[in-house]
Amino acid sequence: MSRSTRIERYRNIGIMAHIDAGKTTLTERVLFFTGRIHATGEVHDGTTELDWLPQEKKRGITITSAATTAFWTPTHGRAAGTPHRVNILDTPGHVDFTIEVERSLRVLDGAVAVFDASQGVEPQSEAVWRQADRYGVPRIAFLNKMDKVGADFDMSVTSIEERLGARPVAVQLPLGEGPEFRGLVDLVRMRAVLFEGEEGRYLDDQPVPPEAREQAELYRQRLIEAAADVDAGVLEKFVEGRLDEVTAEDLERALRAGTLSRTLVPVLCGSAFKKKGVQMLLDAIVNYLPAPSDLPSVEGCVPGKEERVSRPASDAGPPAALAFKLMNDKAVGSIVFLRVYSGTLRAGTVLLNPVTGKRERVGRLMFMHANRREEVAEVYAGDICAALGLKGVRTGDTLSDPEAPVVLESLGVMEPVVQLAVEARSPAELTKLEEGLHRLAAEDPSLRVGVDPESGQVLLSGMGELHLEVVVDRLLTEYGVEARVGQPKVAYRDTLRRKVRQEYRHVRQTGGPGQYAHVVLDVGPAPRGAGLVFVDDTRGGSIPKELVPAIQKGVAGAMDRGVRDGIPLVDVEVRLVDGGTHVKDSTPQAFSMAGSLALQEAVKRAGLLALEPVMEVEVTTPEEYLGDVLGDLAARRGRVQGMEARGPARVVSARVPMASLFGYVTGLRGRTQGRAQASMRLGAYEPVPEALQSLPAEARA
Ligand SMILES: Nc1nc2c(ncn2[C@@H]2O[C@H](COP(=O)(O)OP(=O)(O)OP(=O)(O)O)[C@@H](O)[C@H]2O)c(=O)[nH]1
Repeated sequence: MSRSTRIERYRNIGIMAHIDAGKTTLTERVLFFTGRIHATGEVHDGTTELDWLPQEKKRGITITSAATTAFWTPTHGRAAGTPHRVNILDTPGHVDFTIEVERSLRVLDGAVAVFDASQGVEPQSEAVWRQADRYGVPRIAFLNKMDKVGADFDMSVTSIEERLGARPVAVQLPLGEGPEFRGLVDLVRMRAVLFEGEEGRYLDDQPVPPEAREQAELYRQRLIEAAADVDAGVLEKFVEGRLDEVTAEDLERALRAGTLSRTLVPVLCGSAFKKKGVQMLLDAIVNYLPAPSDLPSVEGCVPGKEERVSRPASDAGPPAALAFKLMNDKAVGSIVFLRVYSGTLRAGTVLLNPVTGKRERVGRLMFMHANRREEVAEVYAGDICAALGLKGVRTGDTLSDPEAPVVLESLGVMEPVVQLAVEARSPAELTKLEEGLHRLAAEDPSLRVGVDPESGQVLLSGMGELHLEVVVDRLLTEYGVEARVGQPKVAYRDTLRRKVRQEYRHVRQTGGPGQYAHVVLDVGPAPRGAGLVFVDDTRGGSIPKELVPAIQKGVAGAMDRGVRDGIPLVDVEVRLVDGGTHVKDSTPQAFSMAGSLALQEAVKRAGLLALEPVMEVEVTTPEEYLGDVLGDLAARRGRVQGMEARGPARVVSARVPMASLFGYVTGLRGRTQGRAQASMRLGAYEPVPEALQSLPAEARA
């Protein structure tokens, strides 16, 4: 067997956008035009094909990212006439689901950034854009909703430049804006496309209408200038003033190179809703975004070694795939979405999960199309597929050849800021709860599950109120758990106020073998975000090196359990300065215990400093509500960091403690008739104000 589509003809792309920019509608249209679904569902009916979970239907927002395979044969450009395989990863727009965005960005090769052309760049699109920057994802921009009253192409292009610091290059120009939107000028070919009706029909290759010529010339000039910056051939013609000789092939070559190197962002426009401009966008996806083989080989570590290895995007090498998403399906059980980076994966083969050390047999392999699943025997480098039968795989794990193990870089660590307690109503329900949580946590690495040491209740921690709300909703509906659910609370942390020297001697003599460990630790605060900094400063072998890791383990365990109300202790520096051993009773267990108890003693003298998550909040509001928004932020201990005008709206950025943000987004919408919007993400953990420090956690808000 061999692959049906060459890897150069793959495009693994994501569609990223601010909530409501039209990502779901656009994805639907893309699937419609790629011939995979025949009737497009409207989002508000709750019938879209990509939104899978009942919660998503209920909320009308996209929470999980599904991978869908489609095919497109471009009409124009270097790839004209050649079928391409386009795998689409849907990404959510809500900041509480950052992990979903990150996991898609991790596995996709290029993205379409969708903007509402009447709004330009909105706060949340900025957040997603920065994430894509971090992952080095090449992008093209689609200005959607060109049919909407107030749609403004120029303003939107400028906002990409000003707010995102990117270099947008218009490759199209709209003919008419808002209700007048009737076609496009293709600036690469200097030909017009005229839309006919709202079913996606159009007249291609038309002369540029006289009234649009002047503006089209101006934009084409800018396009050539941008192309000259990245392509020597275009530069030569440009400096010699031979602009007429710049061909469509020249521009396309330059645009592709500029997109891949992330120096330019080609900008297209259209209306997903009215099915306008979608086919041209598909052409641009194929012509400008990279194939897996255009990108550097993926890198990973050899487990247990320092060594880094790369895995080229070829079918021949040892297989390596990343599990980027888990889903639970009533009919088939757990579905693991895989991005194959290298090699060929066959159904029935056994692979190693080097993260857990377990071997996993790949059951069935499938491609997910919009409306059906296609079972296959093999998948190849560059594929995005779904696998059944993988039992112990969690999101972010690698599957690799047991003979050539590799751990691909996983998803970034997400810090939870909110937690809530869940209590099963009966022992039978507890089993269901545990089972449900086990699955949900395997799916979602940003969800943490723990136990409150005092009450014994299950504690869930997550990225925000909405995140936990969705988790709880899924527990209750999907897993049918009957449970009492507490109010969401802030996930506090503790650190130390000052440095102290702590000596601790752990001695047990109880008949059998004794325990003896003696440690002297300097314990104090470490820089924010450092976690545990552990340094062995002993001289002259007072503690044998092989016992040092046990001390560190004891300290780390005590920090995780916390010393006050089960709140974890963070950012602590521990220097092991001295200690001693006993001839036969100095075991690692004894030293681990000494480390743990020494830390607990040290904390009593060093004093605790409570830390709280402080969020970066961005509020976009009409001018008339500005005073109200500012007053309200001040009442919530918010510190305004900046304010700017975006068209008629005002954008306020502020740092606000999570403790006073519960219900904020809903309240804001209510008070402003839905006209003001807010987005938030974790800024940093900062000390709780002194006046609140000594209060128990529940009383601080
Ligand atoms: N006028 C106009 N409205 C559109 C267009 N595309 C989408 N919409 C509407 O905008 C709203 C949001 O569209 P969605 O596709 O749900 O947006 P989304 O970005 O996927 O939103 P989430 O899934 O919630 O993140 C819906 O009411 C759509 O009907 C468009 O091209 N023109």
